[in-house]
This record gives sequence, C-alpha cells and structure tokens, in this order.
Amino acid sequence: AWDLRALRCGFSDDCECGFGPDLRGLECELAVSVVGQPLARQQVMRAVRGFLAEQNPLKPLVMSFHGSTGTGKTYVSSLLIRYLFQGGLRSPFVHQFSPIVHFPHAEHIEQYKESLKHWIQGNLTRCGRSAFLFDEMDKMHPGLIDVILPFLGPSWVVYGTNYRKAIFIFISNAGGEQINAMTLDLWRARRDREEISLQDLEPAIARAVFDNPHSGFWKSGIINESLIDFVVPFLPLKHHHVKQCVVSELVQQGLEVHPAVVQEVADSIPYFPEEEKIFSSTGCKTVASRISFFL
Ligand SMILES: Nc1ncnc2c1ncn2[C@@H]1O[C@H](COP(=O)(O)OP(=O)(O)OP(=O)(O)O)[C@@H](O)[C@H]1O
Repeated sequence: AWDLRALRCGFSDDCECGFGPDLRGLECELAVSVVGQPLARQQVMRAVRGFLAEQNPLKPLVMSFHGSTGTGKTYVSSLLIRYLFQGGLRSPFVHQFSPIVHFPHAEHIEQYKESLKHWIQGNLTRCGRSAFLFDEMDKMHPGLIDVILPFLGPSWVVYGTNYRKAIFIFISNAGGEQINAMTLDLWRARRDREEISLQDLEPAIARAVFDNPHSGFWKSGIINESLIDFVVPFLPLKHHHVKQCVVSELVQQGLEVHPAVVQEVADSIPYFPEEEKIFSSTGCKTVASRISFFL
C-alpha cells in the first residue's frame, strides 16, 4: 500500500526533517484512544492546527500539559509526535528531556545550563522543525528554565538559528491537585465533564503553578512573558474511563476481554475522595501492570 505521508512528503515543504503532519489522523486517534480528556484533545488540536496553518510562524509552539498522574499527558504527547514526525518518538528530530534523568545533581547546575543550551541550539541548527518534550517541569531547576526561555519567544534568531518552527511541550503534575479539586466541584454541581472549559480551570492552574515559590516555573519569566501559547489541562479519570483503559490494554496485549476482569482491575484501583470514590487516584497508570493479577 502507498504510504500517504511519504507520498505527500515528496511534494511538500512540511517534510523538513521527517516532518509529515497528519492532522486528521491525529484528531481521529485522539478521539478513539484518549479517554475522558475532551478539553485536552480540543486544546491540542487547536494548537497544532493554528501553528501549522502558518507558513512562517512568529514564534515556536509552546504547550504546557498539566494534570495528576496517569491522566494521559505522556500518552497524548507521544500520539501528537507520532502524527507529526515520521518515526514518532524515535525520530532524530524529537528530543525528550527529563531533569531527574539527565541532570540529577543540583550542584552541577552551571555545567547543566551550558549543556542544555548547546543541546537545544545544536538540535535546532540541525533542524528548525524539531520537537522538544520536557518532562517533570515541576522538578526542573529554575536556572535551567531560564536557559530554555530565549528559545520560546518571538525573536527572529537566537544564537544564529531560526527556531520559530519548533514545538516545545512541557509536562508536569503542577496544578494537578487544583484541576482535580475543580473537576470535583463541577461534578458536585452536576456540570457535565464535556462542558468543563479552560476558563474554569486556567486561573487555578496558573495560581498553582506560577505563584508557587517551589515551582521552577515561578522564578522564571516563562509566564510573565506569555511564552506559553496553550495550557492543556488533564482531568482526573472516573471509574468508567479506567474500564476503557483496561479494555484497550487487554486488546493491545492480545488478550480476551472478559467483563469480569475489566471490572475487577478497575475496582482494584484507589479512588478519591474517600467517601464518594469518584476519580482514580492514579488515572490509568497502573492498569497495564495490574492486568496479569486478574487473569
Ligand atoms: N486519558 C487516557 N486515555 C487512554 N489511556 C490513558 C489515559 N491516561 C492514561 N492512559 C494510559 O495510562 C498510561 C500512563 O499514562 P501517562 O504516562 O500518559 O500518564 P501521565 O499523565 O503522563 O502521568 P505522570 O504524571 O505520572 O507522568 C498510558 O500509557 C496509557 O496507556
């Protein structure tokens, strides 16, 4: 069969560095595979659609994913990358950075700052259409965030490189508790999950993330300078979402989908608040590892 993306690459500028966006495919995949995150899906699609509609964007696309553990932040970022870059996360133009893995020792911060700057700059020189995923932003040293800042803004050239076509995704649990609390309040007020809007959540996320003196974001100019284009909130998942995750995982592992197993796995996960048990405390994170206990 024809690989449509490869075919289109032959005729299009968009294929710089294995960049072959398939937005319809992405939209479809997000709708089918990601459960319980209507707002995140909508934000991600708005962000990439708007950004890719510009031949010469004025600044790189900067998205910040927020939410508690196991709600799909890493999963959505990997799907997004898969539908933008040939090879997905394995593309040489997609770069992942985790402060704990890459830069574990606070005392080496000066050296880390230099390496990080050279790393981003070198990758952008190789390809302006690069994507950078920064995990665990809440654990990132503010000094390191300062190094990233010049790459996120609208200046035409930084260190001799045009970087305005790059995509930056920041992932963190910061604001997760506030998102959970707001979602619970809205649930108690009988508001439909689909109706929860960015306006409902954004002020609480901003306060949690940017007013928190322990947050790396706070001390940096990332927010004052409006460098983040899209805040993407991930809502806590309910029991029926967890069941959907169990079904997907069973199918993916080539196992039979027994309703009793699905129910048992979903029941085995902790839920909050204590009395009502509405939302999964770990999202769908532990689903894959739990399945074998219930087969
Ligand atoms: N909303 C979702 N829809 C479908 N599957 C999901 C969803 N959320 C999580 N999952 C499943 O759970 C796994 C773990 O989720 P993921 O790693 O994306 O969580 P996370 O939000 O990045 O958590 P953390 O903050 O701990 O890094 C995913 O690989 C996916 O299989």
